[in-house]
Amino acid sequence: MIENKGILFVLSGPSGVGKGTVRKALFDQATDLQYSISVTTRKPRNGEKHGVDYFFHEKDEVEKMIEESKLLEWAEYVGNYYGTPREYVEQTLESGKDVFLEIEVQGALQVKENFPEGVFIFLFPPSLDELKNRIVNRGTETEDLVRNRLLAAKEEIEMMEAYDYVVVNDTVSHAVEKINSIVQAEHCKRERIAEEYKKALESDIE
Ligand SMILES: Nc1ncnc2c1ncn2[C@@H]1O[C@H](COP(=O)(O)OP(=O)(O)OP(=O)(O)O)[C@@H](O)[C@H]1O
Ligand SMILES: Nc1nc2c(ncn2[C@@H]2O[C@H](COP(=O)(O)O)[C@@H](O)[C@H]2O)c(=O)[nH]1
Repeated sequence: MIENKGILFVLSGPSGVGKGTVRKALFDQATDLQYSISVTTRKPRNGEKHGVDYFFHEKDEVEKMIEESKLLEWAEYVGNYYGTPREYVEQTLESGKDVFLEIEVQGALQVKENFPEGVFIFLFPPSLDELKNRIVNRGTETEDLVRNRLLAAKEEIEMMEAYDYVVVNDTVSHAVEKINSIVQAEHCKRERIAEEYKKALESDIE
């Protein structure tokens, strides 16, 4: 039987590289991708809304979700929990729709263990200096948190080898264009596989 499941796309990369910015620009265009909203124990930043940017929860609530295996992956990142609701991802893929996750590196590696058929995209900064500028200029972190995020970034960049694609975020529009090309290419790849499978089945029948 040819499966018609959706494809799981995972966008990841170091803090401040522009994952959130690129993801929002991608979803501002017409897209067939379904964004999976994460849970977090981080407090909302100005303008962030529950159920839109994140599901904001208390620490004990997220710990319960972890215990009950309700998260497909989770990570403790710079003092807060972040995680992907399992049910939404599994049901959406099952219904044939593609799911898009925007998560940090530890979580992406966990997803890769459970969904090796997923498509893993690493967003890379034009330079480390530019990465620092982006975190500092965003103005959402204290000096200490900027330092922690930069330290985490160095370790995260070492994990780049585990990804299927690397996209340099020089300009947001370039990065979005490249991600759209990856999505199209992955669909073509699966259509080719399905076509070959169909041919093999037909030749069995003859
Ligand atoms: N291509 C770009 N050129 C210039 N600035 C950018 C670009 N992409 C993102 N930025 C800026 O860099 C800062 C960090 O971006 P963003 O918050 O999207 O990063 P992130 O990877 O999601 O970070 P975190 O992992 O910490 O959530 C923001 O101020 C954003 O406006
Ligand atoms: N492992 C996971 N990481 C996640 C998830 N949702 C978001 N993130 C990543 O956390 C950091 C920090 O995010 P911020 O909003 O506090 O700046 C960033 O790299 C996000 O991509 C998740 O569900 N799992």
